[in-house]
Amino acid sequence: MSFWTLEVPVVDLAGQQSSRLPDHWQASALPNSHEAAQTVYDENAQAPKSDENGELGQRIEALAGEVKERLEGTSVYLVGMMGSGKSTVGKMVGGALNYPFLDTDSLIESSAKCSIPEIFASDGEDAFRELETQVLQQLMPHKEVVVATGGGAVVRAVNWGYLHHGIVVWLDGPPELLARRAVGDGTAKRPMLAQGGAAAQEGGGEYEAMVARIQCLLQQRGERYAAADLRVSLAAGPGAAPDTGAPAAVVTWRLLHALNERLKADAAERKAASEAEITITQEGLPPGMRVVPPVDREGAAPAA
Ligand SMILES: Nc1ncnc2c1ncn2[C@@H]1O[C@H](COP(=O)(O)OP(=O)(O)OP(=O)(O)O)[C@@H](O)[C@H]1O
Ligand SMILES: O=C(O)C1=C[C@@H](O)[C@@H](O)[C@H](O)C1
Repeated sequence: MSFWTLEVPVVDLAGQQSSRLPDHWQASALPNSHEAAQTVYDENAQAPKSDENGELGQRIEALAGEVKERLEGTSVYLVGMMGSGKSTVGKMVGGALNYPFLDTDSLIESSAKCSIPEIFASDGEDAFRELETQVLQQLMPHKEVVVATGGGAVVRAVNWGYLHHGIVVWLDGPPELLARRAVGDGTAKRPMLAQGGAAAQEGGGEYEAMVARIQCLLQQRGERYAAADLRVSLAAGPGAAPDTGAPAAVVTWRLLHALNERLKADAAERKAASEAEITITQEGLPPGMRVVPPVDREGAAPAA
């Protein structure tokens, strides 16, 4: 439907608006943006498995301080299937970084003044995807925000141009876990899962039908999620049943840890690249090409 245009109510973030990101996070300079997302949860690392000692909050706070400094205001976008915890974990990450938390599904609903199932029912999935793209476009210039995106936001290529103005993190969990949560929450708010309910009514159990539906969506979207800059596992840990996941605070810690390691590695890579700068000389060029003196910041070529 072409009459939909959204005015996203994020004006209260005006103070954070910037047309400019740190140079090294300009979209074109983003490292590895098209490489497979990296697995960051190493079961042998010192990642906490629970908050048994009640220390996790302090560890998250300390880690968030480091991450925030390294981010230099760059926003964090969470992608992943429905039920992966983008809203739950996003709020915790936003709280830890002291970044406002935004949810594209909620922004669509408040701007369109109707619910997502209503948009799907009245105008169809394509109209919803168009609204999602508009919201992502309008969020793009905002720095210092944590954004939970809709589960299908990764599918449209155009959305990646917006997402990559921030760091994109994929919350990756097994279908069994996502299905367990979807069945627990009900599918009323998630039209893309409603077909699972239909299959259940035809004979199978609701949970089994949901696992199958989610597997099918993951098969279609897996590669798109893997285009994220980072992947954070939701797994509870070695030996745990696939329908159980790590507590939200643990996932928050993993995410911040992954971000920190990645930002450190990127900084080291940039440093090495700047130290290894090479100078092109006339001798190395084919006939017909010549070395032109660099232009200074004011646009004037320095005197020869
Ligand atoms: N780590 C967790 N441990 C236990 N329950 C969780 C965890 N993370 C999320 N949940 C629960 O799973 C359900 C889905 O979480 P949430 O709404 O945050 O996911 P989402 O990725 O934002 O989903 P959607 O895209 O469908 O809105 C909620 O009921 C939430 O309370
Ligand atoms: O996975 C999906 O396609 C969707 C996920 C939700 O977050 C909503 O964006 C909508 O229900 C579609």
